[in-house]
Amino acid sequence: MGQRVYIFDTTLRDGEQSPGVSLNIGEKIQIARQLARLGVDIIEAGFPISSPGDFEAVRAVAREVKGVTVAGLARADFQDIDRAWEAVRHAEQARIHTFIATSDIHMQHKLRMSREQVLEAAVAAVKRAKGFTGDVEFSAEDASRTEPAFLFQVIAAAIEAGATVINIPDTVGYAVPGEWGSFIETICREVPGIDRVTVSVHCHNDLGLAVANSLAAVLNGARQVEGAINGIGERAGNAALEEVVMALYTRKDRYNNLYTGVHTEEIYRTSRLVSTLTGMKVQSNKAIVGNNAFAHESGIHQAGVLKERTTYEIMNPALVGVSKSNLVMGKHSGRHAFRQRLEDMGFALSEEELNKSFERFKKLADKKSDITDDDIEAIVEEEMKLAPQTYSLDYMQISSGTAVVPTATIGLLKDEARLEEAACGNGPVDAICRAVDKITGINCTMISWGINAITAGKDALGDVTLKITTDGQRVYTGRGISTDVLEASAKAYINAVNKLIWEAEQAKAAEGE
Ligand SMILES: CC(=O)SCCNC(=O)CCNC(=O)[C@H](O)C(C)(C)COP(=O)(O)OP(=O)(O)OC[C@H]1O[C@@H](n2cnc3c(N)ncnc32)[C@H](O)[C@@H]1OP(=O)(O)O
Ligand SMILES: CC(C)C(=O)C(=O)O
Ligand SMILES: [Mg+2]
Repeated sequence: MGQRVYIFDTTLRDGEQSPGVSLNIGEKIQIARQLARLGVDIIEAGFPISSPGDFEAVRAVAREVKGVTVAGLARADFQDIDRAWEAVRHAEQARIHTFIATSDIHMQHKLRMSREQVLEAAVAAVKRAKGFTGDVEFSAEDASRTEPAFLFQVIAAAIEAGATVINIPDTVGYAVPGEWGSFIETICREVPGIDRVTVSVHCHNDLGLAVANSLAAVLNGARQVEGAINGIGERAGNAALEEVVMALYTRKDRYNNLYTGVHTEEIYRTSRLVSTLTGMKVQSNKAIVGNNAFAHESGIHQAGVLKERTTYEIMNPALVGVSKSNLVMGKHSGRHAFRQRLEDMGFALSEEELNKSFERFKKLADKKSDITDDDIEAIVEEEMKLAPQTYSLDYMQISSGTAVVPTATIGLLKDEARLEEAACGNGPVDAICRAVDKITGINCTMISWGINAITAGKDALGDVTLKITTDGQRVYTGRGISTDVLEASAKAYINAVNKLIWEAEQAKAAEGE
């Protein structure tokens, strides 16, 4: 069995530093509860000195969220540290996380402090925090750009002053994996007292390397990884914790059987919650939690996954809380996936029907990027001739505008006879439906109406899908396609009515048998 890597979640602190994100107390508690369910070891709930609201939020998380260490951030400043302690003191396990920058750039330009002053401030801060709690984390901000000898000196002094966790941040995401790994290895080997503390890393993603750097660090002795759900955080963000956790899990062979306490099945739910409450969308191709992370659109991949999931999936989606792989029907899909989707939808097609439907599906997919089950249903129904077209649209004339009552005159064909009616309505679509109802003698209620553009541009093909009912129980879906939205609506309505008539006839025939 390998060793444990502790997961320090800073979604509520560094994650909240993402431009445009501000979480209120209730939202922080909601996320913190889910993080505890996820099984992270430490929740950095905020930066208590930063505002009264954040102080209250950290305090509320510390009081209410159990089974996890709650940390508050503080500069190397007594007021900050005292405030952080006030906020976290009621936690089951409270940590003060204090930091100061150690790189020449930061010391000279930002802090305007000498090395001696920084060293002194770091030691004083750790001692102050240690007076409140045994669990003190010290971070040397901008460690990756710090002169190593000075960094080692500050770390050793912080340990001597009582720090229990030493965090080495790549604050500006400057490090690259090989270099970062050996930097951490040197720290773990050379700094006096380092074997008495937990070594942590906190990597930023400015070069897209935050996760790779975090993993390089754990291979070289780090035993705490800091990061945020969905990789949110300052600028390009922090290491995405779900990626770190799943990399350690999936490639334990490469990571010396290191393990975390995370309940991976809670990952997806946590990601959704964070995305919803922060308003930061997760990109579709994001590893582990993106919409496409377990989706397959190309036929060769779909056929492979249908035969054996592991052909194209290195993780079982259920492991991260995604119910199952998603075979997306589109231009690149093949017959295997098409057949499977039809079976899932309850259709049993002959080989010939399947081939014909597949051809039509491919033609539609060339025009439409997002093929829905409604599209597939429409194709199959037409191919299988499930519902004969009792009525079809012959012509329509609509009068509509801001100052006239919408009126529709409709001509339908039934057994070569032309049937005509006119009706007024609340809008032109309503007028069309009423005119059709007059002809068919069936009064339908429209439950929903929606339109998708199949093609782009002003002359886009509109694809109307609507649902009707007569008894509030049985619902019939109709589809119609036209460059004219009203014509597409009329066709869709007539299509749904034809299905209703067909089903009634079938029922009657069954009764007579
Ligand atoms: C790498 C990181 O993510 S660090 C965390 C960054 N997060 C944040 O800054 C979010 C919360 N911050 C805030 O709300 C505010 O910046 C506050 C309340 C902390 C401070 O606000 P202000 O007092 O108005 O100071 P301001 O933010 O303008 O400047 C920061 C000051 O802290 C000093 N400082 C920065 N880091 C440290 C540190 N670790 N220890 C001591 N002093 C520090 C700066 O030198 C500067 O001091 P100066 O006023 O003497 O120039
Ligand atoms: C406060 C520290 C750990 C930080 O966020 C950073 O250096 O990026
Ligand atoms: Mg940071």
